[in-house]
This record gives sequence, structure tokens and C-alpha cells, in this order.
Amino acid sequence: MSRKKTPKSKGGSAPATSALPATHGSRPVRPGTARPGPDAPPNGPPQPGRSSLGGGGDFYDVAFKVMLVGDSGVGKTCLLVRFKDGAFLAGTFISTVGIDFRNKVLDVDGMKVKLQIWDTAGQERFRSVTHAYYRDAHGVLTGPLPPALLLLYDITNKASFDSIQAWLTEIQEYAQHDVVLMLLGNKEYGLPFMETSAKTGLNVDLAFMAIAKELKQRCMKAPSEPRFQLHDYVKREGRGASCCKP
Ligand SMILES: Nc1nc2c(ncn2[C@@H]2O[C@H](COP(=O)(O)OP(=O)(O)OP(=O)(O)O)[C@@H](O)[C@H]2O)c(=O)[nH]1
Ligand SMILES: [Mg+2]
Repeated sequence: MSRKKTPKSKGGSAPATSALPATHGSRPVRPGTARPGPDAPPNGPPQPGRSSLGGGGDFYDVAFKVMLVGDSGVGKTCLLVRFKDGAFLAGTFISTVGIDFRNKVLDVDGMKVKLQIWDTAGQERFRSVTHAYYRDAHGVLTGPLPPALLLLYDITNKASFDSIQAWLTEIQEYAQHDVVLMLLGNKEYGLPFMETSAKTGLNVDLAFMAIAKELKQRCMKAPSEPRFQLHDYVKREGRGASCCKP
């Protein structure tokens, strides 16, 4: 996906739609599309066990929809590009307009699972577009299940974290009650990072062990000894941990 400002679906050959809200405001916007076009899953539930030919030549057994939601700027588009293309969209922030999608086929326990991932616009003025997709109001997201939701916030932006409650209220109102939902904290401070739970014990021992190792090595390391790599250790040992270098 390029960061060009020309209207172009990243999901394939879907046309830009005139149903999208007009673009206003000073921030550059990344045009999206409200229709899946020929790359969309076939109408009706897919038939598991039978290979299908999706758009772009991807064979799959079953197709599901996923929606990325969250405040503007939390990194929804970047996360999708990272997942789809393995690249990071650095540079100027180009806000998504309306909604857009990309497909990716995964091998899940020997079955080809196609995810059609819808990248929504976080800006408030596009919220009504997003609402329609929670329950597939346009009938374009056919398949066996309603879209699963990935709700993102930016761990470096408190406001985006504070918005989670409002997003959950909205999801409760517009999505199915049993929707598959996951919360993702995106971005990084360039520090070793892990989530801990005093309740379950998640990563508690690891956090103190990692710090102890780092302190010990700073204090006692012989010049010939290799340096303890705190980032690598946390990444390797942690559950839900990461080492994110800027
Ligand atoms: N450092 C860092 N920057 C990120 C990360 N993810 C996204 N960004 C930056 O954050 C800005 C916003 O990213 P986008 O993915 O366009 O945000 P978005 O959630 O799609 O925003 P909207 O389309 O307006 O809803 C861009 O400048 C990205 O380069 C990340 O994991 N780390
Ligand atoms: Mg975006």
C-alpha cells in the first residue's frame, strides 16, 4: 500500500465509492472505499473443505471479516499494512477516509482462512460509515459470521486509551452482542515493554528477573562477557511482551 493520496482501494480493485463522506479538514486523508468489489468473499456462507478462488488468486477454504476500529492516529492502517505486507508506513500521517479493506489468507491448522480486514477511519466525522459495517448494514460483508473487531489504542496517547470505554459502548450498540473482540495497545516508547497482572501473576516474575539481570550485569560484567540484552530477553521470555526499538 502506498501512502498516495489518490483514491485507490488497498483491497484490490474495488472502486472508490461516492457514498463516502466528503473530505474536509486540514489533515491529509487516505481515501478508502465502502465496497469490497470483486475481491470480496462470495455471497453466502463459504463452504468449508472446498477450495475457493478468491480475488487476487488466493485459494481459501473459509473467509472471515475483521474490522479495525479505534481513534484516529492509533495506527490501524499501519497495523494492517504491517500484517499484509510486512512493512511499516513511516512518514506523514495520512488519515483514512471512510473505510477500506485488504485480504490475507492464513494457514490455520492446515486450513486456508481468508481474512478480509476492514480498515475504518477513526475520525469522528466518519463514524456513521463505521456503524453501518458493524452489522454489515450494506450487505457487502457476506460470510458465516459478523465481523470480528480489533479495537486499537495507542499506548503513547492517553486520550486514545480513555476513548476505549466510548468505543465499547458504541460496539455494544452497533455490533452483535457476541462479537469477537480484542483490544490492542499499539506503538511503543522504545523501551522493553510487557503487560503484568498482579492478579494472575502474568509476567510478574519476569519483570523483576529481567531488571535483576540487567542490574547485575551493569554492576558485575567482566569486559570480555557479552552484554545482557534486556530487550531481547523480555521479548524472548515474556508473554505479551515486546521489545520495541524506535
Ligand atoms: N512509532 C510508531 N508509530 C506508529 C505505529 N503505528 C502507527 N504509527 C504512526 O502513527 C500515525 C498514524 O498511523 P495510522 O495507521 O495512519 O493511524 P490510523 O489509526 O489508521 O488513523 P485514521 O486513519 O485517522 O483512523 C502514522 O504517522 C504512523 O506512522 C507504531 O506502531 N509505532
Ligand atoms: Mg487509517
